[in-house]
Amino acid sequence: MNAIDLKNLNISYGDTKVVFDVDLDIAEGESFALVGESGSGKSTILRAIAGLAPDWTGAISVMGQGRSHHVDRAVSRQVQMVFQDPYGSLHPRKTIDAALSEPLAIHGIGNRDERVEAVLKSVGLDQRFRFRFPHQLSGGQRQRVAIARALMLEPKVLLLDEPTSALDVSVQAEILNLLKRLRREQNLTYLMVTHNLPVVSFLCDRLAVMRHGRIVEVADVSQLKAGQLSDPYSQELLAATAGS
Ligand SMILES: Nc1ncnc2c1ncn2[C@@H]1O[C@H](COP(=O)(O)OP(=O)(O)OP(=O)(O)O)[C@@H](O)[C@H]1O
Repeated sequence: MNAIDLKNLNISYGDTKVVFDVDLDIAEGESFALVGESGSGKSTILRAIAGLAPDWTGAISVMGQGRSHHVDRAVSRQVQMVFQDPYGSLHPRKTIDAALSEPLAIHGIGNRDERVEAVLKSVGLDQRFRFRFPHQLSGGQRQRVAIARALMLEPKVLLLDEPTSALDVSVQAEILNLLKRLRREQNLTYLMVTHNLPVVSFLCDRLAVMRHGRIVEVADVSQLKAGQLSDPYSQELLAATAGS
């Protein structure tokens, strides 16, 4: 079974179509990157899978279940999204405990104390952070909380939208190592958006290069590491990274 199956996916915002005819299969346990220029539709694909971009046609399946156009609790338990800016994605007046407990309350799941304690441990945060507020944490600690929140419902798939690009370089490495460990320990599937090709090499098995709302190439990370992407636009991206 594939963790994510996209068939002939087209996505619009109102009258503006931004994603065209995307087909993608991501295997269970795989880590897959979407790369490409700003505005090419990468985040929009993640949002549609998460149920946050309602205006789409085609088919979206997560762990073999087709997503409907409505709030879909069965699918949202399987797939959770982590955003670039943990400050924006955490409510400023809610404690970490409240932020982590909320998904459990919404889905009517008990054992909240135990689950909150376990998830804090799994993302490497001391229990003393539990009753603090987001502004009392560093950027890296906040991103650990955002990842913890995404893990509360024990999803199979994480959608990661530039999960480290708002962080200091030294902290980026810590979060990347955390994501690598969590994937291994919990057999998670990742679909991640990034501008950073070294991040793809570190964390991903395959990548799709997007341009103007379309996938221009799907490649193995070994091809990326060897500098052997075939589409001319992919080669431009490689050259831009090599020069930076
Ligand atoms: N809420 C929205 N309403 C209208 N248009 C939007 C909305 N969000 C994104 N867009 C447009 O959709 C297109 C794709 O945006 P998207 O954020 O998916 O691109 P991206 O490849 O993720 O870019 P970036 O790397 O900058 O995040 C862009 O032209 C963007 O301006």
